[in-house]
Amino acid sequence: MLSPPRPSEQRNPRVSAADLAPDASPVRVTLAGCREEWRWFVFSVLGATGYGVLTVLTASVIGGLVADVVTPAVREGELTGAMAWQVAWQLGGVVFLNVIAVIVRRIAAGITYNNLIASTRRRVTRAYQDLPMRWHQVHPSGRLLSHANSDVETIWNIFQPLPMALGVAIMLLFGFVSIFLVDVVLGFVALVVFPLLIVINYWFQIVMRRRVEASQAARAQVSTVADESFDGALVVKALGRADSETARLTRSAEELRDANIRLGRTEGIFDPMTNALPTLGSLAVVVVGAERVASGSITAADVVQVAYLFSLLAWPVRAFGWILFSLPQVAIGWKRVKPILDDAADLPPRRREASLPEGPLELRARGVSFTYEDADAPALTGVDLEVPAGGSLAVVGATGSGKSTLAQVLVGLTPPTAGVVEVGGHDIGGVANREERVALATQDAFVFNESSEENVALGRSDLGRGEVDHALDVAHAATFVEALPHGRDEALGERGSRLSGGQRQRIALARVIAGKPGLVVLDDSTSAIDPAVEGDILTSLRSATEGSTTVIVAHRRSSILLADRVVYLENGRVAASGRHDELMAGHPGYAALLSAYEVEEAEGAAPDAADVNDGDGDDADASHAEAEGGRA
Ligand SMILES: Nc1ncnc2c1ncn2[C@@H]1O[C@H](COP(=O)(O)OP(=O)(O)OP(=O)(O)O)[C@@H](O)[C@H]1O
Repeated sequence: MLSPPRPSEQRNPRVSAADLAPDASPVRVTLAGCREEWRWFVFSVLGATGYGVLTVLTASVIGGLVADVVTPAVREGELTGAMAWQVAWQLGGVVFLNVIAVIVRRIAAGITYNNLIASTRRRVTRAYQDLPMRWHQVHPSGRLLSHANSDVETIWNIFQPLPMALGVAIMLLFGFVSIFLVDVVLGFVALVVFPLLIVINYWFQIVMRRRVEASQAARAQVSTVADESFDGALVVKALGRADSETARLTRSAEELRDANIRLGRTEGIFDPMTNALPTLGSLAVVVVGAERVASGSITAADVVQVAYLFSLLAWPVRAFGWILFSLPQVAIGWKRVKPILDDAADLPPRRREASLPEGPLELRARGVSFTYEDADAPALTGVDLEVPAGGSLAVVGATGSGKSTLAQVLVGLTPPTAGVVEVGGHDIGGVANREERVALATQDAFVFNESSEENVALGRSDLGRGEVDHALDVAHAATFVEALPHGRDEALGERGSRLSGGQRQRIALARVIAGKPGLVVLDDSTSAIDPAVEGDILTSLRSATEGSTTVIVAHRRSSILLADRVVYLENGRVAASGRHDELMAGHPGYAALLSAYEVEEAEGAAPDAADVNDGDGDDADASHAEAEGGRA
């Protein structure tokens, strides 16, 4: 259950919070945070200690100055320059040092807090990268966003008041010692008041834990619904579903509001109680102190001094309140974030040792099956296929027949539940340079809000400008990119919103071309491109990528004809394979599907298996029934 450690963690396995279980106590998580950022944390505690000591010292200095300077000056009716200097340098010196201590505390605490957030966020986002598509398919992206943002911050928020609280703890200690030195009975009054405060804080911690948990869950829900809603804005608007979508968002926003109101109400009850307790303590000091003065045990000045110390301690007590408020949040944030790190750590160790060579790669799938989590029927069953190096294969099938699933399995993004995919003679799961040598382009071409150059290179520093430009040319993207006001340097908008669907697909194809992969899988990635241009791009793609092996998931006859061979899928099984003309002549289901595509292409919808019930009625009907069952 350990997360993959960073090199520094390997040297000292105790430094990381990642070893703790999701239900680890908040104190343990906090201590792990202290260890992880111990250098800056020590600085912040030194600053806080300085602040605590110097604040108490300020009181003594003021007392000393009143006795040594102010009282003689008042008595003699004159304040000499030397006296004024003494006040200035003593008081100014202590205040100056206190300011330095506060600056050190704040800066070091800020760095500790932000470093912890950054390292945990790095681990979470790394886990997102490592976790397979299967995992992502069952975790909504809005929720993942909320885990990486607010939940990570929730874990470490305690580090904002923590150094301060440690500093005031020292103040508190000094205060207690001073009170006991003045009078033991009044010291016992303090010993009753402050534990009482701790009991109330403990009760608060228990109540708050539930409230904070509910609020965090409601926040994550709002984030999930909002993310989905913004993503589907076009559909919502086009179908006039704005009202129902607003109602859905309103519902989760109201749940968040209610959860936060409950949270605020509890906090509202707690706050006056912590404020009132030290005041009640001061009252107790006055009452008990009056008795002690009457019995001659202490002087009135002693009572005033202790009452003053009680008021000094009132503020530190609030700082402990913040700490106790943050403690339940630590546990809640950790409980939400740690399972993600564990999911990534529980992945079987990658034995990615094989290295794929340059040039086209042979592709072979043997007995490949795949079943989605929670699905009743497998999406792929016993798929066998073979594409020689430099060859091409079209994958054809009705909606839901398993084409996209097969595409993801072939490129190694989704490990098969049975069988094996071999690329260049190696099991794709064991290939170290898979990302460089194998590429997938999908119908939903994702474009980042960066320049076209950056979108094509996608962080690959080995790609020169010339290679990027060439890829844009081959993908027929150069013309529209040049037409942008700042040409190739122009940002393409969020998710490529400044481009049409076909233009986005061309950028995505340029990305594939620039990488010169040995195996390219195109999952309907040219669907929005004009058929004539598509043919041109695919032909250029094969020569531009030095004849890489190509798998094309295609609907159009023109795209299918570009491939050497065709695999026809029905309900996740290979129903037929061979050359296009062989399948047209020998498999009525295939021929019917292609005609149905051509009829329906104008309407922009892919046909279902039922639509291709032509000449092979029983087979198609059975397929449809199975497909319906499989998708249930
Ligand atoms: N994330 C998922 N969870 C559960 N089942 C899924 C998931 N994705 C796809 N499926 C199911 O797996 C089967 C194959 O889906 P797949 O997307 O591979 O079909 P496809 O042939 O690519 O369809 P299309 O042509 O519509 O893109 C379908 O029955 C589908 O409902």
